[in-house]
Amino acid sequence: MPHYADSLASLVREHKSPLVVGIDPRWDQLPDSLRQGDSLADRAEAYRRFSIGVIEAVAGVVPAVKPQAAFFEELGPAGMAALGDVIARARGNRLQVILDGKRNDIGSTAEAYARGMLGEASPWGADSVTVSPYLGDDSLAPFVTTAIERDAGLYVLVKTSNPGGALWQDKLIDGKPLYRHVGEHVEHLAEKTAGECGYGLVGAVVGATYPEQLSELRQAMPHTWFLVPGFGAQGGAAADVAGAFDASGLGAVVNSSRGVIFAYNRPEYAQFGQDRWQDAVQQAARDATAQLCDATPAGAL
Ligand SMILES: O=C(O)c1cc(=O)[nH]c(=O)n1[C@@H]1O[C@H](COP(=O)(O)O)[C@@H](O)[C@H]1O
Repeated sequence: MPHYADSLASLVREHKSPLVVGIDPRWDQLPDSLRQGDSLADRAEAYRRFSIGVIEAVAGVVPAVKPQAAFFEELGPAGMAALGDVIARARGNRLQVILDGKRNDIGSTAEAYARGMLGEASPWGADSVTVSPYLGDDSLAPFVTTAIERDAGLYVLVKTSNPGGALWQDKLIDGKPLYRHVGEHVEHLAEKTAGECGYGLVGAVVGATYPEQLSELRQAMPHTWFLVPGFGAQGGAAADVAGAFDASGLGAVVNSSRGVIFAYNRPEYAQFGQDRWQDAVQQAARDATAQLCDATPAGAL
């Protein structure tokens, strides 16, 4: 496989879009036409059809999608089967897949997570995964080893988008907030695994809801590709994520889930109606892309 960050950089350039569409299906917000029955199997089938509909709407428009495992796991085995189909369909449509599971555990168990989610024989086949750093460097090591073996990607939680994240992430340790310590470790791993584009296989999650810290981390972590959630439904605006990009418009992909996949429920896209929900999704992805491109240095993308 080509180096993860190099292929992400070339997809961002090709589509002129740093937008990641988050696939976070929620039963209550699905188009009525997909809500048939109510068993776990019915819901899983609806999530499968909805997610594939989203993929078909945004393929060729954005470089990547981020299925959120939580919504599929919630439905048990049928949900997991749907998640597998969604990942395969996304990859078949030349979309990079960030599998959002935020996993980790002690090193020996992390090895199983890393093999299962990212390894050569992974039944999921994602291009990258999200992981938590709080069990220490030995817990990240199996993911890093597996990512290097497969040229796959990792996004380590550094500064999350939620308000409660500050409780521990902003705690000062030796005069620096904890997220800066985590950021230094991630940057070290990123530098060691850098590809031709200058960015490493190991990336960082940094929320759009903390624009100052986002800019500060961009300066401090020059080899680290950022996954920036919190744009759209959580209140982050395009101006807030401007500091995430480097001078050539690379270095970050920005996620929007609800704001894009449920666009047909937003007043701005009411003209599409439920019947044309996929057109609303595509238009929302195009609009978010345009806003993000305006936030990159002039003419960069
Ligand atoms: O890792 C993530 O993607 C993530 C990290 C974070 O700090 N904040 C955050 O919102 N996320 C995820 O990004 C998505 C945001 O969804 P929306 O708020 O609907 O755009 C959800 O799947 C969250 O789980």
